[in-house]
Amino acid sequence: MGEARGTQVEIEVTGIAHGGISVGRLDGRVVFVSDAIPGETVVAEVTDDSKKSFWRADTVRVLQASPHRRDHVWAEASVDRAPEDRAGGAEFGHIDSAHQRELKRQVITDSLQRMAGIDRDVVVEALPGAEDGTGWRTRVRLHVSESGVVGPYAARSHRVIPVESLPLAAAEAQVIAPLSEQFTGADHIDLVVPSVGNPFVLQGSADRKERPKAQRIVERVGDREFRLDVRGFWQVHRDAAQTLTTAVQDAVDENLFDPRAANLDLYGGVGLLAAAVGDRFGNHVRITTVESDPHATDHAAENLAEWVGANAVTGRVEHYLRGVLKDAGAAERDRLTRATVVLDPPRSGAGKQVVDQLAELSPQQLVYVACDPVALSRDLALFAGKGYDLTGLRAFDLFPNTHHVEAVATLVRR
Ligand SMILES: C[S@@+](CC[C@H](N)C(=O)[O-])C[C@H]1O[C@@H](n2cnc3c(N)ncnc32)[C@H](O)[C@@H]1O
Repeated sequence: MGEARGTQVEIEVTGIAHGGISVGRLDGRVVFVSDAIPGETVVAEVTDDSKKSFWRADTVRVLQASPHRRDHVWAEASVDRAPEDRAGGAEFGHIDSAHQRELKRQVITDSLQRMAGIDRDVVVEALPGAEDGTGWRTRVRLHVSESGVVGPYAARSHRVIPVESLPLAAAEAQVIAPLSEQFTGADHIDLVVPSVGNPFVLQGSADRKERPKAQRIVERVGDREFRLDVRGFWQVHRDAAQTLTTAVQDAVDENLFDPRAANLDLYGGVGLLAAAVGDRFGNHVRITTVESDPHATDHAAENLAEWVGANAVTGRVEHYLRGVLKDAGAAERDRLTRATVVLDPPRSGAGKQVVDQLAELSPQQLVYVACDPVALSRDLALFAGKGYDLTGLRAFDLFPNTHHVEAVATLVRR
């Protein structure tokens, strides 16, 4: 180990791994190759040979191209550049859009199989918008180098890459992006394009004590408006909020839904998915949305204010559930066993503690919105062990030209 780093190897890549990296083998060893496509033969430069069982490498030349290869949608991320100068965040941009979705399908079905023993196929559905998957990001974070240059990080590094374009960004963000300006004192720049009103350029500081001023924006989803802080969480693709609203509404089995049960929207943000449930079943629905960010919960309370049965709680989900398990009386426990629980955790998933707590509460059905298929598969395996079957699964290409994919799973108590 240690001698191969920096050398170039010829390799045939045969599969796709979680994280959007292609996989090949060299002398029996697994090699994870960036910027390739399964089926291709490439010359790749070894970047990490510190492990015995696998290496990492970056494609530097394509010898035999996949029929799915296209010119990268972002010239500044193209394989024509030196790997360290390629802009990060568009690692599938050299693959035609339909094949990106096919690779994401493979990652989902493979992780369900390997981690949860579930054999289930899924279609990764495209969202409205440009066929080449550009122009969708309503939130963009750029970084500022020590010398004040603004740009994205390079793939797998914290090196700021100067760029002249941001093709994945919504057109409004492309117009306001300060790509040729110098910044001093800022650590990062956020571009925010709400669906209502003007876009924002926000400077961010690395100093956590410097709390930015709260600033309210409005996002519209169908006929509904959501208020939130300009720096608060909101779904990034311009059609994501609507897509997930409809997907969650469709994922709930109405025969198992009880409007008077103690329904939950966990990791609720500003109440988007609680509203989805309420808008499907009526404003007499009882639902509690739980979110750790107090600003988001304040907005959730306001966004759901017209709704008598809705309640917004600030707290970590695991703490909230612990409290419920400890304090709920028999009647409330009964309302929980009849409940529908929507959960939309961050990338790391709900995890064992929350799965155990939910299983103990024993709700009727769960709708799990997941942005990481591996974390989802791990949690589905845990839920299966607690008596929950996967009864529905859809997947959406919420992050075109990246390896990320969103899934919506329905789980029903046996
Ligand atoms: C993927 S977002 C989903 C938000 C919302 N469902 C939506 O679609 O707008 C996850 C949310 O969970 C919150 N969060 C992260 N960890 C949490 C935890 N342990 N307990 C409660 N909320 C958490 C984050 O602040 C974020 O708002």
